[in-house]
Amino acid sequence: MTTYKKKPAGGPRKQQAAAAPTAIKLQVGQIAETEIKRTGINGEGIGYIDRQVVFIPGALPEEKVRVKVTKVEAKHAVAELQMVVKASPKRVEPRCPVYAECGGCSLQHASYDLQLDMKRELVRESFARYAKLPKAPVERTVGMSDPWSYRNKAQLPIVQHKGDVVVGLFQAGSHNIVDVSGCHVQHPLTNRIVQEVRDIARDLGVKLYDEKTHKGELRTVVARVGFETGECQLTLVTRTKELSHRQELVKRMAEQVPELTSIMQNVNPARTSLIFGDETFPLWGADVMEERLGDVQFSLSPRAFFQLNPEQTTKLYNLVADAAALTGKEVLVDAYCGVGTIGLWLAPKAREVHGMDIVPEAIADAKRNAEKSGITNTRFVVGAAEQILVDWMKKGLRPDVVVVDPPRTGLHPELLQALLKTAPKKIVYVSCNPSTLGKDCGVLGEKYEVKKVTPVDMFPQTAHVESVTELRLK
Ligand SMILES: C[S@@+](CC[C@H](N)C(=O)[O-])C[C@H]1O[C@@H](n2cnc3c(N)ncnc32)[C@H](O)[C@@H]1O
Repeated sequence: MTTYKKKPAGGPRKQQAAAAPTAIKLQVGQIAETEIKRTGINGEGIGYIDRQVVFIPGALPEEKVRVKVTKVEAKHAVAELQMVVKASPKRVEPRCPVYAECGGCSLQHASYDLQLDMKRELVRESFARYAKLPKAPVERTVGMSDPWSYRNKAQLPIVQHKGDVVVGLFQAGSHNIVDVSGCHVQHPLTNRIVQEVRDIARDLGVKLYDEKTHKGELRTVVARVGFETGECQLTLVTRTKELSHRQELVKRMAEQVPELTSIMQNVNPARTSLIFGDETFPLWGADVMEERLGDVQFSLSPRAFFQLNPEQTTKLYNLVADAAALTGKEVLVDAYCGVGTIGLWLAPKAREVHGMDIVPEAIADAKRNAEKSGITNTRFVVGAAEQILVDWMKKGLRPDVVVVDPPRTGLHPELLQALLKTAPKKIVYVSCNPSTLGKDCGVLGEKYEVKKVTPVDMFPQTAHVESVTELRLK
């Protein structure tokens, strides 16, 4: 028997809770044993107690567990894992010493092959439930050979805590800070930069920001590493433009971490949980960090969006390219294009690429990235996909292939209708949320056949599931 305590999640986020056949009779505090039947969208185990659906963070499929009910909702309950009575042979010891407290990862207790299977199963279930396609061709999840140290960016608050300087995260609903400066999913260099800033700030007595009083200066440390170029950028986010010991801090950082190529300061004077403010200026080295994905070049300013797992991003985009199967003659749309990465990846194989994103900075970056990489057959426009693409189509644009990569909420109903009306030969759907993917494919099923679905593990050790779906006009 194994005892195991993982902080219960606040409850399932847009869960696929099967409707309970009768009213919930469970009580908060109730202790029960159950077998885990499947996995919830946040990586929890799902069991049944008195025929009620119960989400249990930390429990794995096929395990028998003893739990304590912590929350009872209309159609489901949430329970805390108290003891694993019969453990899955795929249960492993979490690598991270602060796994239970941190909450950043939720699957470290599952072996990596089980994590990949669980993610495939989540995608399968979504297609069965929402698209009514129980036999959707869902491939094996594309994983990493080494599913650790994959994140190229760390952004962490730096705070005074119990008389010391700590870089970490506040545990949800408590004043405990969890030191995550040695995080196992971060690239070691981002960890080293963060630790050096902490040590030097401690040594120099830099004034640290205090959320409660809204006083102090240095608030967040952002470290980003270029996996391809080896360049490194440190951004010090401060409340005030002034930063005590700035010169010495910058000098020591440049000496201690010779890999650094850029040190920037961003000023965020607001009482907000957003990381960055509007003003950014250089302190040392270059203003931007250079990075490459394949042949595409990116100059990244501190606020620029860039995929966090470069190794898997390349695999993801290659899957999109395979699904699009371009010959050089196609008109391609990259909807929800961000900084244009997918469109730029595919541009050499298409006649023209039209992309749009709602964030103006992303579109400015997309245009700059195209220019830097010498790509001339793309146009990127600021605006909502459901307006711009619908408008383009009304004006006669007839794309051969439409790539969509929406946020978790999925495709806007108007966009879905416009796609059905214009009927491009192919739609490639990149999704970070299997539930909305399943629902949208259910709507598109009126005219499209799901040819292939490939889950890609962009965030190992977490329950996050990304996937590429090829839809072909029937
Ligand atoms: C999952 S990201 C995809 C980014 C990009 N394809 C990539 O691979 O880096 C979703 C993008 O959709 C954008 N977005 C959100 N709502 C939008 C909307 N209604 N219309 C267009 N873009 C939107 C966000 O700004 C974000 O860049």
